[in-house]
Amino acid sequence: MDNKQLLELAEKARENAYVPYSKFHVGAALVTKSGKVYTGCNIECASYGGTNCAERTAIFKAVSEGHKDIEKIAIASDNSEKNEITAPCGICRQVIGEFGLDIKVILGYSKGDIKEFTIKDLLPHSFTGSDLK
Ligand SMILES: O=c1ccn([C@H]2C[C@H](O)[C@@H](CO)O2)c(=O)[nH]1
Ligand SMILES: [Zn+2]
Repeated sequence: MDNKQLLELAEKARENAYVPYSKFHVGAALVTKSGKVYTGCNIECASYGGTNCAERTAIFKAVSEGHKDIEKIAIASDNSEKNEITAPCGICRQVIGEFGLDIKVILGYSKGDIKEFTIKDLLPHSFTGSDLK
């Protein structure tokens, strides 16, 4: 699974976004080290704090099926067609980092520019489980 293919899956997942409040559609797609693919969209709630981002939807689907060996995650939004990146929010950065600081984060547009970061790049000096030991 290359970065362009993973972004295409994120762009497709975005179509399922449930966004009556923000109207901002986001999709995410991840692949595990063993090649399993999970997608997610953002799901909003009238009690706004109940909203779940696309990235966390995909991660929670993967982990809840026993696949936490995430290799990379791609993110697409309504801004993708404008060739603009949508970077994960702080909560999602922390959740991505929970499963490995070397996880790659793929941002951009499948028909445009594609950028690759590690979650360590996006969340430097992070608080981790080892701080609790
Ligand atoms: O990386 C992001 C940024 C925002 N959102 C969602 C949350 C909310 O539904 C909407 C506006 O913030 O976009 C995501 O899903 N992922
Ligand atoms: Zn988020």
